Amino acid sequence: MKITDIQFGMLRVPLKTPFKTALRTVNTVEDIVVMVHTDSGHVGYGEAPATAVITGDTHGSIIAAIRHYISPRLIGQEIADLNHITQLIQSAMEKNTSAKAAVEIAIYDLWGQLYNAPLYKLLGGGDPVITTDITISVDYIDKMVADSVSAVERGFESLKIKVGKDIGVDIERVKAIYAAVEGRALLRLDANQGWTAKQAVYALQTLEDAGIKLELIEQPVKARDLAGMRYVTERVHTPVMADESVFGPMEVIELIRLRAADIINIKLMKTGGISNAIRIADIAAMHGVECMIGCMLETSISVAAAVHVAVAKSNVITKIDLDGPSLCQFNPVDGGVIFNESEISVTDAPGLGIREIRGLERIEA
Ligand SMILES: C[C@H](N)C(=O)N[C@@H](CCC(=O)O)C(=O)O
Ligand SMILES: [Mg+2]
Repeated sequence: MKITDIQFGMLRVPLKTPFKTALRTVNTVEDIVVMVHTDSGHVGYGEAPATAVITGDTHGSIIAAIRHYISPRLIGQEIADLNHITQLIQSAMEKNTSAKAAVEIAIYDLWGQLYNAPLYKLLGGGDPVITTDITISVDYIDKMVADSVSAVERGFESLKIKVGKDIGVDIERVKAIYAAVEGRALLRLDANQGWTAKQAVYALQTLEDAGIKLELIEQPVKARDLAGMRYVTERVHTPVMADESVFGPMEVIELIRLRAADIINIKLMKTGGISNAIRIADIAAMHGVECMIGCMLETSISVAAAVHVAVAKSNVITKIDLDGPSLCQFNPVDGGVIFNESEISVTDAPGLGIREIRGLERIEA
């Protein structure tokens, strides 16, 4: 099975409700879909969101990176030579992790199709059902409380509460949600870099002193402020998770060496795809550090790949934030992974199992 062509499409899926974080507000998922074609007639699918505020990637940069740097290296390559291909993708250029991820996902999809096996089985196998949290966007307190209660009623047992806008209101947001859900769901906070280290310690100690038990706090301070991450980690009981602070394996090694966080959030769009996600999971496991697997605003194409990784690496990926498809108004994918509110299941279809993507706008070469 040899690679013959790489094509692009644009996928637009409106969100059920605006997605609001300390960094941005989004109403519609607008992602680049990558289709890798082979001489055997098989197609592998990948997807990349333009999360410029986190990865630096835009729609234009994703297409240009693949078209001019990655694609020329891959045409003619044998899918069976997986490690060689992932090495070609990762070394094609610096950064551009979302572009690399989209192509790697499509290659792994084809690798599964080549051996007629679902990806998670080729990655080591595992329990085919996982459970995700759901994001509660940062908003007025009453709206966040209503969204949280509604999520609990839909069966979500873990809520990812976005904070990081205003420290005083953030504390009130969390207190109000904690009281409203009455122990029916775990609360994870994500400040998306919105606090200073001192503010984070103040907010978390205030909540801890009020008897509020949080599952974790994600990325309290600026991405590059590893000293700040460590400052918070050393001073609060709530486990601290690094998200924007760590992209690839080298950053994870440094974070662990500095003891700057307790947990690592792996995202395919930060790692540049599946190969580095697996490396990070293995490094973390060796150091006894737990991981979450998360997503950006992605549909069930690239999130399917993250699900297969999560299933196969459940020894170390103990927390799941793969709610992208649940936030979308509809699922554009026929086949693939099954997303049913908090419950996500892989099937035994080869690769990612994607048969068709509806509503894809073709981007001409
Ligand atoms: C969608 C997911 N639950 C999430 O919150 N992901 C990111 C933010 C993604 C974005 O801004 O597109 C995170 O910070 O964890
Ligand atoms: Mg985050």
